[in-house]
Amino acid sequence: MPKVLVCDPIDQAGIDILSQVAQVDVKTGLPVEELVKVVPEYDALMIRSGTRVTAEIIEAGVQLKIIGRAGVGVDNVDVPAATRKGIIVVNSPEGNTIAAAEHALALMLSLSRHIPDANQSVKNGKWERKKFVGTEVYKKTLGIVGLGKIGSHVAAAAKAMGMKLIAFDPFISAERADQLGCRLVDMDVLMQEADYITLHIPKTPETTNLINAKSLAKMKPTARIINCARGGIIDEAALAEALKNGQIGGAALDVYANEPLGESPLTELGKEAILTPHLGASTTEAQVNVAVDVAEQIRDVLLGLPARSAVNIPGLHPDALEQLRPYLQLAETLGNLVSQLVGDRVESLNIHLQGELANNQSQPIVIAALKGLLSRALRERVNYVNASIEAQERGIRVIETRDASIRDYRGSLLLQAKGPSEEHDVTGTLLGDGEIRITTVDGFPINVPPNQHMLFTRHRDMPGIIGKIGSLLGSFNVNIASMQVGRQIVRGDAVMVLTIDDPLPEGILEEILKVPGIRDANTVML
Ligand SMILES: NC(=O)c1ccc[n+]([C@@H]2O[C@H](COP(=O)([O-])OP(=O)(O)OC[C@H]3O[C@@H](n4cnc5c(N)ncnc54)[C@H](O)[C@@H]3O)[C@@H](O)[C@H]2O)c1
Ligand SMILES: O=C(O)[C@H](O)COP(=O)(O)O
Repeated sequence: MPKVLVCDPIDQAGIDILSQVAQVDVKTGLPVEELVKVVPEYDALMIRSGTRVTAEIIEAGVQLKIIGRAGVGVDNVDVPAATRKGIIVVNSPEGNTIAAAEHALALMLSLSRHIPDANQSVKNGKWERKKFVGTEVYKKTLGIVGLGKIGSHVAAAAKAMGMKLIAFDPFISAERADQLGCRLVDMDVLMQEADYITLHIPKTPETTNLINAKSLAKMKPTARIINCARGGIIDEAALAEALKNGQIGGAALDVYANEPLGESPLTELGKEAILTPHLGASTTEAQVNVAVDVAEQIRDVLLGLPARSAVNIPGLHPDALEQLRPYLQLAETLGNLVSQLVGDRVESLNIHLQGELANNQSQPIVIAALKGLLSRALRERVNYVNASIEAQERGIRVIETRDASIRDYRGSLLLQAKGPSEEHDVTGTLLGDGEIRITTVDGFPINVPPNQHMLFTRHRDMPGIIGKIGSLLGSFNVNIASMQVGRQIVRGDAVMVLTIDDPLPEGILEEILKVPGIRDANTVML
């Protein structure tokens, strides 16, 4: 049974899903050196933001197949190191969107009405109504930095509260911003015009210290800033200074450059600063969402199925993935088959998406074909994560074409592989029930399902040849499950495809090649 290590507090709903297919150990708060020691025995890790999965941990994780982040941000995982080792990294891109957006809004309103300090004052036995006079957000300008999932939800709610919206996000269109009721502006204008600024961007080299002494100096003296995205986007020392000097009106932070925050000039500030301990995703609903979302993906990957939100393989919407899943299996099977027919190193692979398949997103299909192609050499070392890199490193030329007009089947996939001495092609399709059919081999029409053990021959179409192969296999005690011949012209060249119950015994292939009229023979294991 595979083993999953849960390193951070995860909702029980996720653990229940994992327990159906794996032994689940929950060990939270392990220091790095401890994690390095225990990780070799695990097939999967499940984490939140509390665990840093370093290159050292990934290197030690010799069995690791997947790292599941029950949340959005994967900045605590060394994703390039995981990719190099073929480890899938998955997250839950939408599970805590609402929770984070609502937390940002809660912080904005708390800043406006001094709620945390007012609460503390009453609890201290005081009644300081004058001290806590607030301001309204109605008709104020909210500057949203990052109009993605969370930023968009914040925009919708703020609009409903009567706020004017401006946004900075170089990666979204003016139409999208328009739909959300936002005016797109550049960062300088946003800093100058906004009464409230809320950050909803990832932490990247470009966004690190995006808010610094220089940009804070552009804010109105009454303006307030909220960071519920990632620590390090705001220069904390510069922010503390701006708040202390009354240069800006206030700040509310949920995330910090170093977590837990510990000693910081921010903790010495008064009601102008509100600090929460990374609570954006901490709602009952979000925790169930992310735990279930990520546990299901870990379960699927451990069962050999693709993950729907992998960050280091092409992302596909779950519905699109569901639709494509049988085609990925088809591509992988054909890739594996054609590589065995070539027998040698494959130098180039042409991938033709035909019929309705031509209208699909091709990247996952290409990756699946490469995974199948390389599985002969790399076995379980190759997967959806590293197949492209491995193919590139082996110098395999990959060409992709599509032709929606080919209508032999609803959708079919043709792979043509070229090695130093041989060239082969195979086509396959899916039947209505999703079953795979191999429909051509080297251009000859056939109709066979893939089988674990198969024999392919190329021969001259002449009387007696099929019988001879049948008797030869019989004399070696090989049971034939099915046999088919594909030919284009009578007494011309033909292919024969046999599915057999067991692997071919040693020496039989040489005997087959001696049969008059047989030009070539290959055994294939799928
Ligand atoms: N505090 C929490 O507990 C919590 C919870 C969930 C998410 N988050 C964080 O919130 C952030 C946003 O999450 P999301 O789900 O909305 O992500 P998202 O990917 O849906 O949106 C991010 C947006 O930022 C934009 N962007 C990227 N680089 C930018 C740049 N340099 N300048 C301006 N815009 C830029 C992108 O175009 C995108 O629209 C992430 O950092 C995530 O980790 C925090
Ligand atoms: O990126 C995220 O999803 C949030 O920062 C939440 O982090 P958490 O799972 O540690 O609460």
